[in-house]
Amino acid sequence: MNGEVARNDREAGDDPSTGAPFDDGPAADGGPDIRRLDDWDADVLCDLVTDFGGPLYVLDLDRVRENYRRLAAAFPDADVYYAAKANALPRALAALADEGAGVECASAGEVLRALDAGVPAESIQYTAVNPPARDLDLVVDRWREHPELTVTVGALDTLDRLADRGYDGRCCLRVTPGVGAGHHEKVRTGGDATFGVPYDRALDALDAADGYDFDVVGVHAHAGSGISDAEDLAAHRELVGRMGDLAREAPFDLEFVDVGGGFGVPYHQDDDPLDLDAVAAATRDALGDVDATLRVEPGRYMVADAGVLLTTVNTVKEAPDTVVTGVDAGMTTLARPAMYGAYHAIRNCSADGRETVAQTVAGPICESSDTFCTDRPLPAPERGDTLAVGNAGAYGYEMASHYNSRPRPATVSIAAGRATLSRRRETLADVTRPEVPE
Ligand SMILES: Cc1ncc(COP(=O)(O)O)c(C=O)c1O
Ligand SMILES: N[C@@H](CCCC[NH3+])C(=O)O
Repeated sequence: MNGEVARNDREAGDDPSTGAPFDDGPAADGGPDIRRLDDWDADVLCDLVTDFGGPLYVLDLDRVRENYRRLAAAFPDADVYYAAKANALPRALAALADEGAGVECASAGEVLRALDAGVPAESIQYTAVNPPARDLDLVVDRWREHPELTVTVGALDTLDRLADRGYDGRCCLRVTPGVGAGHHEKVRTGGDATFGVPYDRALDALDAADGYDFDVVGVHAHAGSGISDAEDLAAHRELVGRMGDLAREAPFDLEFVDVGGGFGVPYHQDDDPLDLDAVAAATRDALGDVDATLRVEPGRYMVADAGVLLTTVNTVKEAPDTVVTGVDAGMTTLARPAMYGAYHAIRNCSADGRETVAQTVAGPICESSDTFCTDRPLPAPERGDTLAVGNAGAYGYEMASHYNSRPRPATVSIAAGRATLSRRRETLADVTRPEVPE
């Protein structure tokens, strides 16, 4: 069960024959507010699939840098921590660290990856949500080497479990702010008791943390992911206001007040980008006069529009009310449409001037939710066409799975006009490797 390597796959280190869709390097001022799917060079995207095989994730590291620069300029006195869960590709973590970002990690695995990518320990914050024992063991182990690490704790149990392991390092308290925001109910964490200590018990929890001899350095809350409309922004403001109040009432000085991430990006081609300056001004205003550094931890904003997913049409089928366009990527490659009904722009990079037909783009997974769109007008498909799926840089590869015994795709990263294989395509041997033979 091994050796299933796509015909054109290259090995790490091979030089691609194609150039990159963008080759100017990152704009010093952060460049345009949004990169749309139409801005990518269709011919180069087709060439990338020819060179590296498909499905293929492409991540433009120069654009990641631009997104950081724009965001950091909007929040000049804040610390910006990148939420690695959006895309933990080592080259992305290294590029962001090089720009000056810290990294917010959701697991011990992400902490290790951040350290391996050269992120300084003092710029790493581990947010422990019901942390498995193995995670705490690993993080405490690394903390002994790197005492500058910070652990964010969302339950008194976690304090206890850290203390049991001899941890007395930097600690931040996660609070459930009681307000949620985001693009889907499944990603609105702020109102959900799972993710922190209830707001009205936060002062007691700060005392408790202090009693353990931890170095309590901050408070943290996160409303949810995909803040984009007025309602979300109102929730964000409310959260920030509550966190400001908490910091002012805290029984001791805090180094920082972390108000989470969640800044949205437009997924529809004609949606407006977030007015980052307005969000930053509202954040400052709601926080008020607090003698602690503001911290934000965006994931999606940094990487979403820096990435596309490329997939190849393998089946074109006339159905009674639609055309089914079968492709080689599916919900195991990009889960967001199946999981949240999320909209992603799709472009046929091979079709020049073809008529438009309503079509359902569907993957190879045996689930009726395995569609990227339904009845969407797109150029008439032909077998072998390359389709690009936009905004795939955030929560794309990270949420990919092996369901239906599907190996995960390769990732090509782009920097300064050069496309490089950053993660090889998995083979079936990678899928079956952990299995124990009879
Ligand atoms: C604690 C925490 N911080 C940061 C983020 C990043 O969110 P986003 O990628 O929407 O900016 C998340 C995800 O929702 C999160 O749970
Ligand atoms: N996975 C979600 C974002 C959730 C972030 C984690 N709290 C998405 O794709 O939109």
